[in-house]
Amino acid sequence: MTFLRLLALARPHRRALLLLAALTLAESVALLAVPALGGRMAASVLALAGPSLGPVLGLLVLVLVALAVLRAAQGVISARTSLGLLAELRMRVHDHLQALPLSVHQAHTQGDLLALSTLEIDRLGSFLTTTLAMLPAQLLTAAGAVVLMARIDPALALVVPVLVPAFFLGLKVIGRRLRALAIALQEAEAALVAAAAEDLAMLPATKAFTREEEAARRFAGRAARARDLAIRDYAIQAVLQPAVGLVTGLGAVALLALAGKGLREGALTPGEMVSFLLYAALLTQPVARLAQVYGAVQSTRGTLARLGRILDLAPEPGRDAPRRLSRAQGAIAFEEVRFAYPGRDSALRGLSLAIRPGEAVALTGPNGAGKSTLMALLLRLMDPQAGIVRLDGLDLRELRLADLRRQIGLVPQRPLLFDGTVRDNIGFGREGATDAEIEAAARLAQAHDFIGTLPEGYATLIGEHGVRLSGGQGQRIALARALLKDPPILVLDEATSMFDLDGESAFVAAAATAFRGRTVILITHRPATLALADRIVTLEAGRIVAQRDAA
Ligand SMILES: Nc1ncnc2c1ncn2[C@@H]1O[C@H](COP(=O)(O)OP(=O)(O)OP(=O)(O)O)[C@@H](O)[C@H]1O
Repeated sequence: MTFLRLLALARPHRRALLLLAALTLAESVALLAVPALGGRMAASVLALAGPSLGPVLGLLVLVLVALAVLRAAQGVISARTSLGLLAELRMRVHDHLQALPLSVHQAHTQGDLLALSTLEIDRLGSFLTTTLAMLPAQLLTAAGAVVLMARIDPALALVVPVLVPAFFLGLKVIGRRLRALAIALQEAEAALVAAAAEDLAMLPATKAFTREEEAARRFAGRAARARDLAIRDYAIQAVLQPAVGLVTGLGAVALLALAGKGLREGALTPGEMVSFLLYAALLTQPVARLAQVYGAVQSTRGTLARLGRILDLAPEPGRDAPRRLSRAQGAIAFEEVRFAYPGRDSALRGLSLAIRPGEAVALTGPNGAGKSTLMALLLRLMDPQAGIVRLDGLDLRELRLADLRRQIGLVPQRPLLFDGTVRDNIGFGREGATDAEIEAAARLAQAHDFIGTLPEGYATLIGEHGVRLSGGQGQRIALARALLKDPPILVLDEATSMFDLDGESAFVAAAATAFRGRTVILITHRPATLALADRIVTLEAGRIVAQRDAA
């Protein structure tokens, strides 16, 4: 992503930007009027006669009031615009992360993406609201000051345009180092956020294996790297700013000397000299800030590059596919399907399997045989490298992704629960489900009874990832959620692996109701659950090695 692309994002704020440009222009004009008025005032004071001071003073006060009003309006509008832009960018990054294929998420750590959508965007925000918002006014004023100085004394004013390129060249040399440093610093800070996120997620295991010291050491190493890079960054800036200040100061002294000489030789009137020096003072402020602005621009370029790398990744395919499907019959076919995860051996090696509507098929086989991968292909979490997956005879790639996923109720191996109530977690299965429907699903999933023993029943908060539930209870909630969805296809991936024996047999008894009218795929090693299937298919190393109809 470049600054141009950032600007393109600002297109909806065109009107506010135009208004800002007009205010900026007005501010610069007002600011540039001050030295002119100052010069006239000096002229009348020094002449001790001539035009009276009153009107000039009145004008000066008027200009100062106008400046204050313009700056206030500018501040409010620019904050509103840049913060609005920032919020849009935040939402865009969030939505884009949601739309990216799971493979992208698996290629990054969560902390990395977290740092991107928080830390990096905050950095961009401070750049937009401070540096960028002030830059146009300062540049405009500086340019105006040079032009007006040239009108007073072209030869004297030449000193300024000569100094500026030399200045810029120096900054460019230092800027290259500053940019590399800014990128390294941002990466170190992102790594720090990633480590903090992982340490928190790993905490139960860290405690159980008493690895706190190692976690602390690892974190301290990353914190030290971020600190060292930040110190180097600050050190460069700390030297750069006074250096720029010194050069600017020397330039001002030179101008003062030259202007003084001009005055003595009669080339300048006293009023002109005062105006000239006031313009020079107007110039020094933006020039002195140049180093800081340069640093901020370099660091923002790094942020934009990293944001761009993620925003440029293509979202999941099929989101706009034309073929719609309201409710599937539930016929599933895998035809000569091949799939390998990046950098891995094939997980599926030319696998073919046809499942009839309403059939219950159990997939079994050793760990790593490819069962979950096959289900991920059915949900189109990824596409096979060869072969076709069909639903009701349609190639999944033709189907609109959301329509496909609406057909499937998945209970994954590891239930994904969020920090909310039991009711909300089950209700996640279908928008707008009533309490009675949620309770009916919970009964089918053998969850209703244990929910009754929780302190607040269905209103009990279960904590992040359901940490306040047992493993089996979490699974029952996840099963209830999938049943509530009432999908034509149900995929249970080891969904009852943590159920106690009573719970499992109760579910087996309830399964006839839960499975009625649906195609069901059960991934399981448990005999009681296998007994629910019409057919048992055994996978091994990405192939089907045995199939038999259940007795
Ligand atoms: N995200 C991934 N990236 C790389 N390789 C993966 C990924 N997920 C699974 N695999 C690999 O793909 C193969 C098939 O895994 P899969 O999860 O489909 O097996 P499974 O039959 O469901 O096993 P289990 O019975 O343990 O659940 C394994 O060798 C596994 O290591």
